[in-house]
Amino acid sequence: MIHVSRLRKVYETGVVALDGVDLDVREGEIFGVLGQSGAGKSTLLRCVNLLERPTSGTVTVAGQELTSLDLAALRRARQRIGMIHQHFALLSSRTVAGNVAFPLEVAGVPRRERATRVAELLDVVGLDGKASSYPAQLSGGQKQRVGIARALAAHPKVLLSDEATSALDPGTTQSILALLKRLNAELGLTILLITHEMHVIKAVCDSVAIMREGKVAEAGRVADLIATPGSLLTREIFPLPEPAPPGSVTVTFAGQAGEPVMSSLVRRFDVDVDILGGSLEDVGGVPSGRLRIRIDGGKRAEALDYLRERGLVREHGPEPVDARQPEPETGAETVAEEAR
Ligand SMILES: Nc1ncnc2c1ncn2[C@@H]1O[C@H](COP(=O)(O)OP(=O)(O)OP(=O)(O)O)[C@@H](O)[C@H]1O
Repeated sequence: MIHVSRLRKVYETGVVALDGVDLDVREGEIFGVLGQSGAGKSTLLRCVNLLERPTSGTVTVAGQELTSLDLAALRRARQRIGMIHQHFALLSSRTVAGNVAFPLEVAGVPRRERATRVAELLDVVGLDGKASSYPAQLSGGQKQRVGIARALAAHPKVLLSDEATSALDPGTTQSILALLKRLNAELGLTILLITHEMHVIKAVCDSVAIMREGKVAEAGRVADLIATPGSLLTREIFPLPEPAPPGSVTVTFAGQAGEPVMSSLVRRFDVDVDILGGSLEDVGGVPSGRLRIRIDGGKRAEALDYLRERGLVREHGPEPVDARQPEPETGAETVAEEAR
């Protein structure tokens, strides 16, 4: 639905905000762009609907290459791309209904049709009864609902979200994220959102790109990245002290919760399992996490093979020089194998 290729943006000041960004957002998914302040997230989002003109590279939305369109064609194409903002960007002199109707007026939709559509939209976002209120009379969450209704007015296929929940309290954030998820499911809306908050990615995103210094450092489906050893996403979602202590093993779970893996390990291989640290959470409804353990004694090598066979990806800290390890060469080979 959105294809960004080799996008570069160099501002007049000489700042390279985007340095060769490639991005593919599938139809109907919620795609999150995560990054710290200054990573280039806002620039990327504004380049996707060409509010910002990229220095080079291409942007294609719903099969139409926006970077090759003239201004009139671009305006038409933009009507199919909704956008919501961190600070809502509502017109304070207009009522809720007036704000939602605004893009329809610009598009020349007749008054009666506008009124019907506005009522529909306010119902969808849970704001019926607020049509005559002014933005100043609304809470932050209600203002963002108006922003969402306005963004959906022209039946867009794509919604861009610029830190839409950053100015909201945790409870309101959850309700807005739930609304976005519902719109995604019910309308098949493709959503590209930028955020610096990991919990937003965990709550709603199917895919993610992690940006650093104008580049995509890592991208993919959240479920796949969680199951990838050493992925940036896994390390950020499930932080553990780094570097891993010598001889430790880090086990990554993605959906295997409920299986008695650790007790099986102890019973079957007669090993001691010492838990050094861990982080377990619900990611997109899937219980996932990382557990750092030390395995000693018994059939340690077989125990490690067992974890591998169960699809529990693990990373090793350096093997200890340990009197309890009768075959240090074997341990060294294991580390080398893992490093490869
Ligand atoms: N209009 C502009 N003119 C010059 N430099 C800019 C402009 N907008 C952004 N930048 C610079 O481009 C880089 C990327 O900024 P951008 O706002 O895209 O990052 P961000 O990841 O969205 O950060 P934040 O979360 O703080 O908004 C920064 O170094 C910023 O100072």
